[in-house]
Formats: sequence, C-alpha cells, structure tokens
Amino acid sequence: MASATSSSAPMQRPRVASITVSAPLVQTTSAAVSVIETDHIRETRSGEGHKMVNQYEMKQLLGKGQHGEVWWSRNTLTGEEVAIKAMRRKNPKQDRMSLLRRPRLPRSPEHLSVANNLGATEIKILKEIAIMKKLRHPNVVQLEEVLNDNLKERIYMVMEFMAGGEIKWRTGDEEPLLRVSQTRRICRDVLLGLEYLHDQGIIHRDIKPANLLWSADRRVVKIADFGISHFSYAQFLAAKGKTADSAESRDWEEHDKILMDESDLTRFAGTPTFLAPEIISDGSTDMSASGSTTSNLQTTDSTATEVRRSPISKAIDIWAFGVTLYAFLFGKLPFVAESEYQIYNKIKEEDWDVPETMGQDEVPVGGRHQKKPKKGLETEGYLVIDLLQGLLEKDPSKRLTLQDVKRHPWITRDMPNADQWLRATNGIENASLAPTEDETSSALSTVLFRYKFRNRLARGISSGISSIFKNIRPQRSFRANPGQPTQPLSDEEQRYRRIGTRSMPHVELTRHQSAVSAIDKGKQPMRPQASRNKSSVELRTNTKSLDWASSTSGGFNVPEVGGSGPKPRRGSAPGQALSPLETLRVPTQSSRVSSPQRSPSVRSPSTAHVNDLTDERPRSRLSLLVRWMIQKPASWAPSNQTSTSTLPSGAVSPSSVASGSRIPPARDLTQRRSEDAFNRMSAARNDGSLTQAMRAASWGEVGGYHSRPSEDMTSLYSDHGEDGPDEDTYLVGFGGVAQSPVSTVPSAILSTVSSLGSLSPPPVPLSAAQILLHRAEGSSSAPEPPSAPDPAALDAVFLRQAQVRSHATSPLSHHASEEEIEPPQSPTYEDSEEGESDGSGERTPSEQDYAPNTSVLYQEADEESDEDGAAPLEVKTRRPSWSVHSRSRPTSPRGPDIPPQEGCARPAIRI
Ligand SMILES: Nc1ncnc2c1ncn2[C@@H]1O[C@H](COP(=O)(O)OP(=O)(O)OP(=O)(O)O)[C@@H](O)[C@H]1O
Repeated sequence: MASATSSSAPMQRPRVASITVSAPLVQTTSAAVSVIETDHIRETRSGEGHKMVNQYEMKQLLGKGQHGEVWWSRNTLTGEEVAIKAMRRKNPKQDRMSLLRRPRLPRSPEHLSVANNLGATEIKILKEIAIMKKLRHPNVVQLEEVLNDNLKERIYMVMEFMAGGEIKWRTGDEEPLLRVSQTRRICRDVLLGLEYLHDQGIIHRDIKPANLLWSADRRVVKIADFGISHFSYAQFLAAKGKTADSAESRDWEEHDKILMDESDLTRFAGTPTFLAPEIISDGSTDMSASGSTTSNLQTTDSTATEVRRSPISKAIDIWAFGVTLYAFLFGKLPFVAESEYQIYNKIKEEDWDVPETMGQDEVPVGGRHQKKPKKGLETEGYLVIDLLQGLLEKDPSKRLTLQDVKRHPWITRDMPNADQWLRATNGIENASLAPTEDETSSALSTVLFRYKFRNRLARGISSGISSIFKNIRPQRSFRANPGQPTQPLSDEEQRYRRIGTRSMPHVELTRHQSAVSAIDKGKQPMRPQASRNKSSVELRTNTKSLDWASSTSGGFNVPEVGGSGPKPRRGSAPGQALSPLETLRVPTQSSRVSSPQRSPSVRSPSTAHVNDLTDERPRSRLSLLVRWMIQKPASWAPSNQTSTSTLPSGAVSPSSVASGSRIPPARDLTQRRSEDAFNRMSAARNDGSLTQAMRAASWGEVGGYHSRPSEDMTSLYSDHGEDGPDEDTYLVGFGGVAQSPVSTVPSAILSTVSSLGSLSPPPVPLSAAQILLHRAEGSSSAPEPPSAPDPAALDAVFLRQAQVRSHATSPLSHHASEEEIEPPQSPTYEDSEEGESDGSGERTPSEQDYAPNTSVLYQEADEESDEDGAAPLEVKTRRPSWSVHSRSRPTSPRGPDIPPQEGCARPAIRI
C-alpha cells in the first residue's frame, strides 16, 4: 500500500460540495459492485403511513431476530424491492452483559480485545456489515447499501429482497414438504454459496433452513444472515495463495480490526439443534452443573494458557449443512429432545436414525445402516445415507469437506454433466474478487477513523486529513482482479452491477422523479433547487440520464476534490473512470444554501470543533487559532445568512458558537460515544487477539482442529506500541486512502483549517492560506464571496431538518420528530421497534401457533434480545423463548406462491 504522505500530488483545498460528490462517482464508473454507504438518514412517512428511511419505504415486517428486524421495503426511486434490516446500534443491556462475561484475560488494556471494549451490539453490526461487504455470489444474499448515520439509533442494511422467503421444509405433521429432487437442487445452491464463503475466509456459523432464502421464482436459494459469522484471515490468505507475512496482508490487517478480532472464537454461537458436536463438547462437559450452555465455554485462566474455547472451523458449517439436509429430506431434525442439555448430549454421543421414506415424494430410504451395493447399483436411499454419514460425522477431522460433498454421487445425481458443473463452479467467483485495502475500514470508519493521538496538534491535523480522506475515498467493496479479462456480463452480473442507488433523503423524491420523467420525455430536467449536494449528484451518477453535470447554464460550478479524485479502480474500463472534475457539477446555490447533509467532511472538523469546545485543557497555539477562527463565523459567511439553516445539521453552527450557544446535546453525546468507543478500541491494540498462525489452526490448517490459540496473546496489534500508530495506520486509521495526496504537514494543516472553514456554508473560493493570513492580520471579516446567497433561498425544510436532526438522538427531543413524522396509520416500523412499546402492543394470540422456538441464536449471554415491542402480523421472532406466530400474512410481500407449509396445525419446533 502506498503511503499517502509519499504522494507528490499537490494538496488542494477541499470543499464540502466537492467532497460529497466523489464517492457516488466511483460507484457509477466502477466495473465492480459496490456496497453503498450512506451516512445521512432522513426518516419520514410515505403517503401510506409507512416509515421511510431516505428513499426506502418500509412496508412490512418480515422477520424479527435477535439482531434486528427485517423489513420488506421498496426503493421509491427505482421501484426495486429490497429487504432492510434495522438494528439498534446500542443496547446497553447487552453491552453490559458482554463486558461482564468477557473472557477472564489479564485486565490490562493491552489484553482487552477489540470486541470486548466496544459496545458489543455495535461491534456485531459492524462486523456483520464488514463480512457482508466482502460477499458477492449468486448464492449469497447481497448487501446493497448501508445506512449508518451516527445521529440515528439504528443502522440499516439494505439487502436484495428474497421474495420467496425462507425455505419451509415440513408440514405441521412433521412430514417433509420438499421433494427429494428439490432438496438436491437446494443443496447444490447452498454448497456453492458455502464454498464461496469458506474461500472468502468466512464461517457462517448459523446454517439452517431459516437462513436459506428463496428467490421470488424459487429457482435460486441464497444464504442469508451473517449476524454471527466469523471471518478467518488465515483462511482467506490461504485461499488467495498469500502468506500472512506478505506486505499486502499486513496492510490489510491494519484496516480490519473488527474482523481481525477473534474473541468471538470463544463464543458459543449458533442454533442449538444445528450445533456441531465439537462446539458442544469443547470445555462444556459439565453443562448440567452450571445449568448454562455458555458459561463454561469461554473461560480462560489468568495465564491464558488453557483457553477453553470452541474450535471454530469451517467443519461446523458442514455439520449444520448435514442437519439441514436431514431436515429437508425427513421433515424432522436428527437430534431432538425435551431440553437443550439432552439435545447436546445426543449430538455429542448418539447416532441418528432415519424414517423409511424421504421427501414429499416418499422415496424409500432402505434403513440407517445398509450393505454397500455394487458400484452403479446404489439406490438413492443408500446414497443419501452415505452422504449424511459423511456430513454428520462427529469427528470434524473425518467429516466430509465441501469439495467431497460437491462430488458426492447423490449431489451430482441426475446431472447431465457433473464434471462440467464441478469445473464451472470451482472457485470462479472466488478468483474474481480480492479485498481492497479500504473495504472494511469504510464499514468501520465510524470507529476507526478516530484514532487517538496524544498530541493535540496531531489530532487537529489528523482530523482534517481524516475528513479529506474519508470523503475522497472510493467507497467500494470489491475490485476486479486486475489480471482478469473483461467478460460480457451475465444477467446475474448485470444485477450486481446495477445494485445500488445511493440512498437519498425522501424529500428529494418529487424533484428527482420529475427530473426523470422530464428526461423520459426528452426534456432537459429542471435543475434542482436547494438540493442536497450529495443526493443530486448521486441521482445523476446512478441514473446516468440526469445529466445535470453537462448543463452549461449558470449556477453550476466545478467541485474540487482536494486535488485527488477517487483512487483509480483496477479493472475498470478505460475511459470509464471520469474524474469528479470532469463530470460533476453541483449547483452553486444548492451547495451553499442547502447543505444540511452531514457529510463526513463536515463531521470531522466539527468533531474537532466539539473537542475544542469541550476540552478544558491548555491548547496549542494552532488549536487556539483554529478555535478562534471557528468562533468568528459571521465573518466567514455573508452577513445576511442564517448559518444554522445552511449548516449540516449535525455540525455546530458557527454562529451559535459565536453567540455562546452550546453544542447540541445529542451531537455531543453521539460524538463522545463514538470517541469513547474508539479510544477504547485503540487502547486495545495489544489485546488478546490471536496470531495468524492460531487463526489458521482454528481452521484446522495448522495443528488440527483443536489447536488452542491460548499461548500467544500478543503482537497482533502491538506494532505501534505506546507511541501511537505508524504512518500507514495514521492514514488508514483516519479512513484514509493510501494514495491520498497529503504531501506535507503544512499542507495538511492548511487542509485542516480549510476544511474547518468549509463548515461555513458558502464555498468561498478562498484559500486556507489566505484565510489564515487574513486572520493573522486581524481583519474583522473575511473577503466577501463573489455572491452572497439570498436568505430567502435558505430552505425552511432544511432548517427544520437541521433542528429535528440536532435533536434526533436526544431523549428530550421526540416532540421535534413528531412534528415532522405523522403518527402511523397502520402497523408500521415504529410499532414494532424495540423498546418503544409499552408492552401492551403484543398481539392477542388468537388463531396463532404457540411454537417452542428453538431457533435460538446463542451467542453468549449478551445476545439477549432487546425487543419488547409489539410485532405486526406474521413476524418471525427468534428469541430463546416461546414465540407467537401468525398463520397468515395479509398482503404478503412473498407473493401468493407461498407453499401451504405456512400454517402449522400443532406446535412444532421452528428452525
Ligand atoms: N434479504 C432478505 N429477503 C427476504 N427476507 C429476508 C431477508 N433477510 C432476512 N429476511 C427475513 O427476515 C428474517 C430475519 O432475518 P435475519 O435472520 O437476518 O435476522 P436476524 O435478526 O439476524 O435473525 P436471527 O435471530 O436469526 O439472527 C429471516 O428469517 C427472513 O425470513
């Protein structure tokens, strides 16, 4: 990775407008799929009373799991249906529990793991996002966009919508619902998806029917729910033919601390009936004594030499796949009992049995133990048993591998050309993907970019640099393999390429729609008035038809991107990657008047600002200078401008500062929360994370499955010692891009000052140096901008947004939101939000099934659900308790083709 400081590109003054437009450009011009990241969320209501999150209308609750709610939603800009998973970023109860139950490692900060020091809930979400961002495969549910606004309670994951829903596999009478041939086809899809995951270094850890989703036409099955998945860097490197010592791997590791953190290897995660015996037996032989399935599983002694931990290897997914196959074929589970303890005992010690027939078509099985027939005379029953035997092998080292399974005669049975299938599916997708150095750091940027510096000067500079880098960083997840020739795109590929219209606030909808329709009619679309910069450009870049950029009429200026366009994407076609300077024009008036969007570029300086204002310690001269400059906003802005209306809503109004106003409490709290979290994380660099060798061992690659990584709890993050991060980490830790043009410290300082200046709404074409000089000379006002905006143009809507937004996370501010958001007309998003119900909203269980829900994801005790609210109809609630399920779902987004297995006549174990 090239260091940003080594770049010779001149540093240019960033502007808000230029910064906000750089990322969408990359998405559009990229040949590779991008997971869009949107850091501003606007919550409104649709005409139907549904909650809207930016352009997404959340129409109906699909499922409610431990980690959040999944909503059937519609992208009102494109009409595309999506699934949105809404997750609370904070759950104090869970976080406290997590802290209490973390492994008893030495208590010095150096030995605290990353995951145990950040809020457990947020870590889980970020980790799930980081993992999903890596994935692009026809048999894996695709993450399309992440909406992560620090001022909002929830993080939203926008995923492709699997309209067929989860695979139903049994009737109420515990008879199989799927035919044998259907099951086989499903298995092939799952195998391919699983193989891809493993090649990416990911153990799913929760393979089961409920996490296998049908496409609308039920031709494709995809793996979903990566809430407890685990990423193994060693396995990833092995799959890519790289070594842990390679420079690339070291760089990558620096960025990916949440994924690198392996403390969750110690966790007891998964659905009980699908847990592999090696998970259960490891360190948990006395489960009855504790009455808990988890307490014994993650304890370590203080010397960290006898860590009792579950040997997490990809073999656990194979086992779970075996249980799933069994369930599909026989309509029941192989290991069932009254209590979990008994289930675990059975899994560990008992053999499984089979009914006489399998599948809805009642194909004879021939018994659990059959004589081996002559070659070529194997019955389907025999082959199935043979396969199950290999999958449900209690010794993980003897269990079939995925390659074995793919080649198994039952899997390839009826295939016209099995060899061709094997060849065609042999790691094609895997070879085409390589991780970018910033792929997960962007997912984690809310945490990682605030690296803690002792030196305040460095903090000030880095904050500015951070803001620049964060915003000019190409936001993408994958790049094409440079060496790979460009191929014509398949339909599936096309779908991936087209994924993602960056989220934009719903307020834009009318304007954009009219623009689109104008284009459809061959007219030049109206230039947006008072638009949000990012959104307007996003739409243009994503639709490619809204050619505002090419407008030659006045009012558009050319944004600067700090001298650096997005990092060139490898593999993109020549001429595709237009630089922002070439393509993007942002309405001048808009950028000036209506920039309530809290772009990262604004956030960082404002962060510095907040810190400055709240920090009581002595300050350096530079920080005082910067502070003084901020506190004189009136001279930066046209005198007749209402600065609060033009500021990003999350930012601190210079005028409010000047007039002595305090920072909005919500902003302050949010800021502190994130910074605290990050500081704790950075303090944990020398924590007990595992070495690469140990991670490899966890995959059974070095030293077998039971290699214990307890001995070496050092060094993974110890490179920087007490002296702070090195150069690369400095940059990357701030969300930077390696090639970002930070050539000198002075230029970085200027950049910092300049970006602070950008807090002020009008993008005055004034260099930071000029401003500094001006200030130093004691001038009372900055040079006037060429044209001051008309205060009438200060959009009242955005002023209101800013006000609402400033209070969005404040417990005292609900009235502000309520003014804007009408009360729900029907069961809507808020109705089911966790913790917002008084409990009385729980549906009366008429005509409902009370089902013992063993679909429990036990991920330590910190996995307690935080939902208390009422759930709309047909909400699948997965909790370690009895749950209520409705038989029918009115206006189901799944469509009318849901098979009859929806209703269960009698209590049944839900998976
Ligand atoms: N992409 C999708 N398309 C359609 N439905 C989905 C999608 N993702 C999830 N669902 C539905 O939402 C339900 C809950 O989703 P998911 O399992 O991801 O949530 P969770 O909070 O992680 O639950 P769990 O407790 O199982 O971890 C699923 O069972 C599925 O029916």
